[in-house]
Amino acid sequence: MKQWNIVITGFGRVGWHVAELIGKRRERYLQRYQADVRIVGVCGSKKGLYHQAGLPGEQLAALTAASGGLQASPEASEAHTGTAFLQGSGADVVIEAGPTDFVTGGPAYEYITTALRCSMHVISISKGALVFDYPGLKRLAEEHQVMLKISGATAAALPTIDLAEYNLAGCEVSRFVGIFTGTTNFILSKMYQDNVPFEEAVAEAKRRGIAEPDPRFDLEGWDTACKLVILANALFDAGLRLEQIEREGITGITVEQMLQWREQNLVPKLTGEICRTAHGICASVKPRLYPAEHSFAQVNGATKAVMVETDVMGELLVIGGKSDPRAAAAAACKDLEHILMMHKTP
Ligand SMILES: NC(=O)C1=CN([C@@H]2O[C@H](COP(=O)(O)OP(=O)(O)OC[C@H]3O[C@@H](n4cnc5c(N)ncnc54)[C@H](OP(=O)(O)O)[C@@H]3O)[C@@H](O)[C@H]2O)C=CC1
Ligand SMILES: N[C@@H](CC=O)C(=O)O
Repeated sequence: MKQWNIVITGFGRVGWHVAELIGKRRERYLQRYQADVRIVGVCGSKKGLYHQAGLPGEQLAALTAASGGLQASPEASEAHTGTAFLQGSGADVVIEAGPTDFVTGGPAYEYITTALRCSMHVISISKGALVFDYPGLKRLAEEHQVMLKISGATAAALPTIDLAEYNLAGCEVSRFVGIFTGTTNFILSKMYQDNVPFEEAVAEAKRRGIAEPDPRFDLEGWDTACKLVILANALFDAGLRLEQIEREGITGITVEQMLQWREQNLVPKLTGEICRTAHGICASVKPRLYPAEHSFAQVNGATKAVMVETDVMGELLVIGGKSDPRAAAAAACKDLEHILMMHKTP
């Protein structure tokens, strides 16, 4: 029986749910993969908790946002955060759930590079470091013979990367189009269906914990654009940069426009698209209008969708994978399971 030590960097809404789900699934991991999975460390920007033998589930469960989280925990220590801590933590898997900084990669980039250099597997839920340098991180993972898993950062509960890499393995994918941001879909649905004003719908998305800490990241199309960059670079080796994506968000759409579109039987959706052409990759994010009978027009609330065009398996459409912190945590746990599966001793 192998002991698998997990460290979670960034212990906010999603990180907390990762701990909750791993705690609930301990028995499953033992039975299925003969893996004794323990969370040995969790860290925030200033403090963290660490226990070599594994942190008790009740202690982690108590670190809710309402209780002040890690910052307010009397047991948390400044020694248990940062890259030096990670290096000495003995982690086998690092789950990165900190803030997304797509300009510099942010602390996530430091955590991920440190972890990979220490031959720790990495599951990244945050997008920043992957947008900043996915090819470099992938190379580092290969050099150190560990896995870099990214479901949480590529629309989480909606399968995108796994769909292409596993289910469509061997196919040529020529187009990837989808509703990749739950927040914007939630806001557009509220405005279209319930005449809710833009600001009110944004506030509700924030309350539900799906909007990014700065909601402009979702509203201006950055979130979708980041997901497209990561997918294009991971799946197609595209060398795509964020600034190459044509991007328009949903800020400025009014309830009056909604009324007009409703009369025309058209439904607005913020969609992202990656196309592979003979001239290279093109990618865009913008609000597009769909006839009411189109599949995308029927995807409402924080639910997402992806349509993939392939050479020999035709067109596939997946609808679901609502954006939600717990569902994002579940996507990271799926990645963890794939790692355990790959390393199961016969
Ligand atoms: N919410 C969602 O539904 C989804 C979110 N994501 C991504 O997951 C990530 C986390 O999201 P979410 O949990 O909602 O965000 P939160 O803001 O709730 O959590 C992020 C946590 O990161 C911590 N943090 C900040 N800086 C550092 C640092 N240097 N080292 C360690 N921890 C740090 C913060 O703690 P502190 O108090 O110490 O600053 C905070 O608690 C984001 O990148 C987001 O884009 C992906 C899919 C869905
Ligand atoms: N803000 C995102 C959540 C993380 O990817 C969304 O709304 O889908």
